[in-house]
This record gives sequence, structure tokens and C-alpha cells, in this order.
Amino acid sequence: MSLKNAPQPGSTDPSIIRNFCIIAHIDHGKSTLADRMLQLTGVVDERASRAQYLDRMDIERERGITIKSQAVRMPWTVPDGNAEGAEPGTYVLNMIDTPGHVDFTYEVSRSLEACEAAILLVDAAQGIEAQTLANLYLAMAADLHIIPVLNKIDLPSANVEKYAAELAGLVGCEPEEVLLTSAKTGVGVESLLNEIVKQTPPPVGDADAPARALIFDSVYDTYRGVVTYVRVVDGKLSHRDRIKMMSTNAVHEMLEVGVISPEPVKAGEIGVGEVGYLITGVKDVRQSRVGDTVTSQHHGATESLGGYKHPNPMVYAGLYPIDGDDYPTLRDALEKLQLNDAALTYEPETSGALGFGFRCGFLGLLHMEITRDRLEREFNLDLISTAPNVVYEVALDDGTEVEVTNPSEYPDGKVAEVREPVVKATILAPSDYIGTIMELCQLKRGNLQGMDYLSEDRVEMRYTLPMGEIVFDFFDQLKSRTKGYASLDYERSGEQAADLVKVDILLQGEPVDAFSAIVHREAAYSYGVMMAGKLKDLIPRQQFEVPIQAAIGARVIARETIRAIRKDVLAKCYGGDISRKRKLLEKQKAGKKRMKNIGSVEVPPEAFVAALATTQPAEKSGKK
Ligand SMILES: Nc1nc2c(ncn2[C@@H]2O[C@H](COP(=O)(O)OP(=O)(O)OP(=O)(O)O)[C@@H](O)[C@H]2O)c(=O)[nH]1
Repeated sequence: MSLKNAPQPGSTDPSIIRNFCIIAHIDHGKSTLADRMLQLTGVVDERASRAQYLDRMDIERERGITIKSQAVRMPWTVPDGNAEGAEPGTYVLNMIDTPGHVDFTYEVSRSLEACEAAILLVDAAQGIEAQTLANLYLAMAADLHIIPVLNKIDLPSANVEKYAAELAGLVGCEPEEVLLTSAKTGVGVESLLNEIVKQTPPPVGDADAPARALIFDSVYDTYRGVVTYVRVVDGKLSHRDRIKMMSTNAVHEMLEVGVISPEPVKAGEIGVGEVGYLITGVKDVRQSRVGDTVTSQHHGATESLGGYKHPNPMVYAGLYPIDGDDYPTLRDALEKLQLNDAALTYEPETSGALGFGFRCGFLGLLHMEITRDRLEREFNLDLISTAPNVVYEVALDDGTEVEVTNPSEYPDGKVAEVREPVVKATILAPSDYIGTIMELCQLKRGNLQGMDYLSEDRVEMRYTLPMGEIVFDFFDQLKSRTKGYASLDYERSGEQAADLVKVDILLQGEPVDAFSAIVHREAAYSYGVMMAGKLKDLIPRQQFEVPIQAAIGARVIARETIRAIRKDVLAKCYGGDISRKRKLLEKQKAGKKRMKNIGSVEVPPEAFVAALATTQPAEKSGKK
């Protein structure tokens, strides 16, 4: 169908609108299916279609243009006599993209709020995974209609019967009701579009009420400022309105309203049930926050849609430039990133060992990895990041409470109680690995909350775990112990009191703040031994002997020694070539300039990088 004849934004009857999203575990084919739908609905023609149209962050960056397609409007005509029994006619489908990772659960929940149905996509060769479940629970909490779909049925290893039964059991339908697709070959995708029309409830809202729209994403664009994605619930938003953000009462001039199909298309207004974008000239995403309600300034709504939450960082780490001269660049870079990332926080910090840097707050490990990666790649910075830590609440003997986001701020002595954040974790794995997973969780101070068999040989285990144990190498260990078969998802779930201590690492009797860590008392010794051992290997020998100690307060719990030596760079230079000798000595001097001095001990930056690399990135699935 030609897009010109498609229903126009602003005057679309809500009864022909269908708002849906696709939820899936990483790699189960979400992007491929989305691309296929764009092609079939004629929004992107096959020739112009490049793989993964929705995933165009990189392309955008290269060309420095426009907008991330967070929500695409697709016209779809249901033919007469379709096998699905959907009412023939032309419909407007809005496909809303959801970020794929636990760090962004709140953003996911807002995107889901903007939909009426969710396609639960499962790989027919893999079955249900942890994120399938996590996303499904979020979708059920948002009251969405679930459409179960098995994808990749073209794969020789697909086991349609087994996984259709598993999926049906999970969703509570008959195995025959599970739809089958191959996003790759296109099989089943037309039927799926008809099913979406048939099964998704049309949006309901009051067209005559004051405007209310939910912000489900906001993105900073270099040229246009902040682009805010909204789903209109009541009334309409027009480009002539001045709009108000209900959480802050801030009023903004509206410059443009439109829909994405798949490029931005201006519209005069968008009405009940529609999904589109607003541009207001605001330059900072923090003024247009995900979860907030937009209304018009005049005769605006008095009650917001609810559910707005301020993003709170869960993980903190220090970021330091390896070259101290890069400090201003790092500051500017963080300022720029924050324009596009309402959840990123930072404040200046100084470390005795690393110099000037920033204490940054992140939603989780993946968020931290992404941010660091972008700083290094987009701003050409070499960074040292200190080991990430969670936020501890420390009650002192005198009744005061402090929040510790940096181990070096941990109060010495007089601590009455320390509370640490806890997560509820869901682990899915083949049942053969139950023993090894239990062992790992026990080691990480986990408590088993329950266990269910999803099928004969797959099990779901639910644990509560201290978040501080997960931010280290938990995910990596889980993967290696289960040969990659386990999947993990977790969400924050309150605090608990714990017996935690601060372990300091001392070089020649001087504490190195970058290596301090808050750990469970039982793990303190092994942390001390591990760190001292690592540093012994990483720090080059000096002209004098260097003791490395790990200590809790004044009590030393581990010790290593680096023996003295002077590296004679001239050793191989017999004969009398004075200029060559001078060159070598200068090279040595230049190398020394880059060293970080801890007291009189010279430590190469690489030693910090390697010593702090105890943490591993979390599952890299949230790139969208
Ligand atoms: N054989 C086959 N491969 C598929 C099918 N759908 C997707 N794939 C492949 O599976 C891989 C993952 O697909 P994506 O669409 O990137 O998966 P995704 O869920 O969007 O993954 P992320 O973007 O990483 O979250 C790609 O290599 C696809 O080509 C299918 O129906 N059949």
C-alpha cells in the first residue's frame, strides 16, 4: 500500500491503531523481525533496506543526523479472507522499541506502558532464556496482551514442538496458539502482522480531555536538541501548543510534532493512542525525562499518568585520564554525554594515586561499560576506571548515617551497622548445572528463594544476592561454570545489613586509595592476597625494596615484597656510542614521566588498568 494513502497522524481513529513492542532475549531475532516488518509494510523498500534499520546509532553518529527510531509507524492492510480472521481494512501499527538490558529496566517498563501488546519472541533452537522471563514479567505488570512467537523455525536445530510447549506453558495458552516465524526468510511474518491487528486491543483515551502523553524515550540530537518520544493517552498535542512537563512544571515552546515512518514526518498534531515525537528546543534530556507526563500549558491536565521515577545510580566508579592533561577533555566529554543520558551522574574527585578525575554514577555495569567505551572511542580518551562499587549505607555509633559511594570515604571505626543493596536474581540453565550454580551463589552470599522446572531439563532458579557480589565477576563465572548455557537477570530489591569491612592496599606503607575496596569480612583476606599478588607482578622493580600490604584498619592481612633492582638500560650498549646512550636514557626518562608516583614508588598506568580489571562487563545485550 502506498504510504500516501495511509491514515494521517492527528486524525487517526484510535480504533484502527495498534501499539505493540517486541520483547526477546538477546539474539533471538528482534531486530531482524522488526526489519522484516518494515519491509512488508512498505515503510522501507527492500532495496533501500539495510540490515537492522532500527539499530542505527552508529550510522547516525557517522552522518551526524536525526533521530533514533524508537517507534515506527507502519500502515498495514489486512486482506479479505485472511487466515487469521482479522477484520479486513487498513490499520496503523506503531512498533515501539525497548532497550534490552536489566540496567534499563525502568526505561523498558516505560516503553511497555506505551503499548497494548507485546510480541514475546523466542528462538526455536534455544527456548526461553532469563531475559525472556524478565521482559515477560514486565509486560505482564504493564497489563499487556502477550503474543507468543517462536522465531528461527528455518534453523535445522529448531525444536518447534518442544519450545512451543514451553512457551505456551509460560504464557498460559495452547501450543497451537504459538505463532511460528522465520524473520530471516520472512515465513509467518505476514500472518503475524494480521494477528497483531486481531489480538492487540486498540488504545482507549478521552479525545476531549486535556492532553496527557507519556514520555517513553528522549534522545539528544546535535542539530535539533532533544527529541522526545511520546504516546498520547488523552487529548491531542499540537505544534502550536506550549507544553508542560508535569514532574517539574517546566514549560517549553513546541517547535515540531511528528511521527517516525521510518524517517521523521512532521504532523500538525497527534491524538489519542498515537505515538510520535516532539521537539522543543530543549538541549538536555534531563529536562525531558523518561516516565514524565507531557500536557499542554493552557487547560492542561492536573493529574499526571503516574509511574514517574527519578533514575538513581546503582553503581559508582572513579574515571581518571591516564594522561593528566586530558582532564579538561574528560570533563567536557562527560558534560556532552549527560545531555543524552539522564541517568549518568558525575562529580570531580581526586585520588592520591590517580590524580584528578570524576566519581561517576551508573544504572548498572553495562551502563558503565557503555559510557566508558563511548568516552574512549568518541572522545579519544585513555581512562583508568577504579573497581565499581555499589552504594552502602553506614550507620555510625553516634546515630548519624552516611551514604558511601567511594571506598575511600568509608568512615574509619565507630561503625554501628553497614547496609548493602540486594538484588533478586533469576537464573535459567539446563538442570545439569544446578549444583555448580548453587555453589557459585553460595560463594557470593546468595539465598535460594525458589526453583522451578520450565521443562524436563531446564530450570529457573531464583536467588537474592548482594548487589556488590554481582558487580564483580559473577556473570562471567556463571557463564564459564555452565559452559555459556546459563542466563541471568536481576532487579534491585531493598537492602540488608552485612558484615562488611574496608580493605586498604599499601605500597611502602602508604595506602593507595584507588585499590581500596569494601568487601565482606570473610572475603577480605582473599581480596588482600589477590591484590597484593597482582601488584607484585605488575609493578616493576624499583631501586629499593617495596612492601605491598593489604590491611583492615591497622591490621595487616596480606603481604608481598617487590625486590630491589635498577634496570640498566645501557647494559646492552657496550662500545662508546654516546648519542645512542643518551637516546636510551632519555627514553627511560620519558617513560618515567608517565609513571604515577605513590610515595617514592613509581607505578606505570598499565599496572592500575590491569590491577583494577577484576571486573568483567555484564552481558552485552543492551546496546539499543
Ligand atoms: N536462521 C535464522 N536466523 C535468524 C532469524 N532471525 C534472526 N536471525 C539471526 O539471529 C541473529 C540475531 O538476530 P538479531 O535480529 O540481531 O537479534 P536481536 O534479538 O535483535 O539481538 P540484539 O540486537 O543483539 O538484542 C542474527 O545473526 C540474525 O541474522 C531467523 O528467523 N532465522
